[in-house]
Amino acid sequence: MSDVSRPSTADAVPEAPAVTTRTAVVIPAAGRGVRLGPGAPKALRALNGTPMLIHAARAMAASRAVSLVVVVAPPDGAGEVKSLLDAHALPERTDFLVVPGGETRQESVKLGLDALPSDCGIVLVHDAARPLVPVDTVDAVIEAVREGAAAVVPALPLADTVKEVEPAAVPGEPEPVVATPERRRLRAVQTPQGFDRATLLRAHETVTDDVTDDASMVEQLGLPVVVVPGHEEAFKVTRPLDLVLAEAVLARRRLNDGF
Ligand SMILES: Nc1ccn([C@@H]2O[C@H](COP(=O)(O)OP(=O)(O)OP(=O)(O)O)[C@@H](O)[C@H]2O)c(=O)n1
Ligand SMILES: C[C@](O)(CO)[C@H](O)COP(=O)(O)O
Repeated sequence: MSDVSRPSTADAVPEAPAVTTRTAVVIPAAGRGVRLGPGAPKALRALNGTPMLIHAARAMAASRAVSLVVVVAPPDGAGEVKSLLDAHALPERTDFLVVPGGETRQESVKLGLDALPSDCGIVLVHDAARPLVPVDTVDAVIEAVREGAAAVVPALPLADTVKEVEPAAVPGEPEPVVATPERRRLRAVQTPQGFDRATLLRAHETVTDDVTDDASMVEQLGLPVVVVPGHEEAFKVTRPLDLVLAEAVLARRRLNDGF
């Protein structure tokens, strides 16, 4: 007897077109965390009992669009990072790789990019030091790249007035102010930063200056970079007070989630 509820070949629902471009995230996690003070490498330090880089990897894997996470581990810590990721499961849809990092953030990101399979057409770069970025921010960055932007950064307006100074030759000496940029035109930039893969690879192959983020390398190629709204909870854990804030955010989330 035939199963009448099964659609015939003629009226079968067409399959969704095969997705040929996967989205991968490179998580540079190889820094020491000097500004955080003595202790383990920053990405391995715990926030409410869970290593920071696990929070960051979960934040990326929370996006259904992300199918691969490449963690760039402290140079001598790749084995430990792999064990941590094995022990703290990511969703089944998300693969992960671990590679050892380099001397600078830029080198670490490049080592992560070198490990990407060729079918990843969209690449995000996300600091392990920004463990609490909400999934809506991750999705907004991916969406903007899918819609055609070559480089996308999440960012927030500034609360402080910013001065450009002539840096003191001797630390602690008063520094002359050179200029006060118009604050309403300034943004504090976060991660994940999202890229069309070919653009990001070209930037990393071409730009040799020291830079503090990946988007500025794309700017140096003369290509446009666009901003989408960032989020207060995507702050970077840099100094000891940031650990207190991060644990407070996690405590608030637990309360809101009702456990
Ligand atoms: N050689 C490096 C240096 C930094 N990072 C990563 O880049 C991100 C942003 O860097 P930052 O917050 O400055 O981390 P650290 O370099 O560890 O901090 P510090 O400058 O205080 O030592 C972090 O996730 C960090 O692990 C990296 O992968 N490889
Ligand atoms: C990439 C970044 O998080 C954007 O704000 C930031 O520039 C990293 O700076 P760091 O000094 O390497 O933490």
